[in-house]
Amino acid sequence: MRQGFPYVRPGQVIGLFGGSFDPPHAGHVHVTREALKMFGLDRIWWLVTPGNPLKARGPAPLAQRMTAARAVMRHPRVDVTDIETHLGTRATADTIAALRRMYPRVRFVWLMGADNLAQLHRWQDWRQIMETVPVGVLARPGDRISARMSPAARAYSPYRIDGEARHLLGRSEAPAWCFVNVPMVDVSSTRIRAAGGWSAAQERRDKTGAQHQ
Ligand SMILES: Nc1ncnc2c1ncn2[C@@H]1O[C@H](COP(=O)(O)OP(=O)(O)OP(=O)(O)O)[C@@H](O)[C@H]1O
Ligand SMILES: O=C(O)c1ccc[n+]([C@@H]2O[C@H](COP(=O)([O-])O)[C@@H](O)[C@H]2O)c1
Repeated sequence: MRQGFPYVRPGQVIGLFGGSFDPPHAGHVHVTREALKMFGLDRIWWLVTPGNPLKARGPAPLAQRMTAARAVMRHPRVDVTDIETHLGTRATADTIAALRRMYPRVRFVWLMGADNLAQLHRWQDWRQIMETVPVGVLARPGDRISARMSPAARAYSPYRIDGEARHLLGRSEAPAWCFVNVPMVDVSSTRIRAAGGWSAAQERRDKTGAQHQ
């Protein structure tokens, strides 16, 4: 396997959880654990992005975000990666296409919070994403209604999997998407940055480190 790419067995179902993680926080960890339980996934890869194509403000350096992400996300079935840097991709549609070429016998599922479903119609080739991989959406405070009413949700409403069948998502053929109302953790990177940013996040991790083990 190429350096920077996790080992994966043929037939496995991998959830892809892309993010800026600027900084990573308890909300990211929480939805990752919920997604592992809910969607019939074998593993989750965090994709720490070189930069969200829609965000004008550049994030903290990738190495800093990778180190912090590895510190908060400790789980035997989760890999924290900078795959997009190795692939040379930024747009999610390009990343997914490249991974499917690299791993033809692996199933990928795109994971995101409700705020990103609300914005999905602004992403490059967003319909291609919906047409190629199942998509798991996790509730986020304040974004449940806008996500459900969003252009992407409406366009793909016939392909929505009922919450009770969520464990089938990983083995479903696209288009297929599922919104799950997980218990919500009201944290965001924006708020952490506003409250002192990275040093404050590190301090909080030092204090609560035990709960993430
Ligand atoms: N508290 C949360 N609950 C559910 N999903 C979340 C939460 N925080 C982040 N996410 C999801 O995690 C992924 C990565 O998010 P990101 O790294 O942008 O964090 P963020 O807190 O949204 O950051 P920012 O405030 O800078 O936009 C996105 O799909 C986002 O929807
Ligand atoms: O492909 C796009 O056009 C696109 C637009 C906005 C966001 N994304 C991806 O969505 C993921 C979440 O981004 P963020 O900044 O909300 O953490 C991350 O993997 C981004 O690369 C992708």
